[in-house]
Amino acid sequence: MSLLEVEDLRTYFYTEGGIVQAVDGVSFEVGRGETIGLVGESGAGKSVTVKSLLGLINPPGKVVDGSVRFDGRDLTECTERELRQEVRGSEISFVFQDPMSALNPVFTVGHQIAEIVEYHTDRSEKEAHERAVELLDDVGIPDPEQRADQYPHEFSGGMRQRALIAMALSCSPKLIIADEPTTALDVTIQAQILDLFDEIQEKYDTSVVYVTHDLGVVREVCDRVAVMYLGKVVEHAPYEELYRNPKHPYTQSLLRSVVRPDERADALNPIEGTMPSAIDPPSGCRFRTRCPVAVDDCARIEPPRIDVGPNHDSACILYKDEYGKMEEPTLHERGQR
Ligand SMILES: Nc1ncnc2c1ncn2[C@@H]1O[C@H](COP(=O)(O)OP(=O)(O)OP(=O)(O)O)[C@@H](O)[C@H]1O
Ligand code: NI
Repeated sequence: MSLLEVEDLRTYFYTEGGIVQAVDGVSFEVGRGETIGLVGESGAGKSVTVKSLLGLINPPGKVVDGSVRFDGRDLTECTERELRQEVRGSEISFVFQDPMSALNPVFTVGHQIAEIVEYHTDRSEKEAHERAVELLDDVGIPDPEQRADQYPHEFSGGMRQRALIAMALSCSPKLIIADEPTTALDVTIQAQILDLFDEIQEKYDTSVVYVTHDLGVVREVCDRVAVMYLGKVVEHAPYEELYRNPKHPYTQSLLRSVVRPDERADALNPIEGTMPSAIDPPSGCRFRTRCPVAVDDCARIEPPRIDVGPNHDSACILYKDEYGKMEEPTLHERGQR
């Protein structure tokens, strides 16, 4: 059984402008010790997905459907108190884009890590401090003993992100959710943090859900990737397979827009158009308004995720023969836009 099984998750925001279908039927699994990437453009619903897992959606937002099975329990059925005391920051920890907002400026970095260690284990204050130094060492912070006694503002951006990762590890979580943890960092530091995620995963055997808009980044860290578009998973595959053999037209466009070391910037081929609003998304396939190969049926049929290879599925009508059982659409089944 997988550590995390998300099934048909739906999270909507009930705004004055209408219902934002931010996450609309998302399913994925994360095995023990596995890293999976959630990838997609801005607004695809990546952050809302990971926040939904932990009950971090506030009004006017609401998880309206689906289940989140984590280590045998359904998190959507937990109370806020259970989530706070038994799940967040203990079984599952978060690493966000902006480490400054997660670190308290008035305490030393070592103190903040030691506090979490103390809370989650029966170590003494002194032992917790030693553990904090060890953790700082594990995440590649030089002179960890001296560094532990410094304040967050004395750390560089990259070091702060490392400290935050040490903090996330300090409770020995089964799962780390990282939402764009390297986006604010320059490219060299970004690469170092990605390497660090790789090391951590090996050393701690922690599962990771890694959120990013950058397919080049997931290449470094992820075993499997779920590509999201406008609230849905449009393609899912092991990374190598996705990279070599992308099936969904959206993934194909995304991959074309990845900067490769051998390419100059002017060779880039970004996806045309912008993502439509999640308030009144296109009928049928949500990508069809930007899809280079869309046909009439794409407006009528909401494509299911069709198996296109081992552990590889794609939600595109192109593969309906693989699906076999997909029913012929009737014209008035869905409104044509
Ligand atoms: N509090 C909110 N109220 C209304 N709509 C929201 C709210 N939070 C998110 N949304 C909407 O939900 C959709 C998904 O947003 P989300 O933040 O998950 O995107 P994302 O994939 O994480 O993008 P990014 O790469 O920019 O972080 C967007 O259309 C966004 O406008
Ligand atoms: Ni986001």
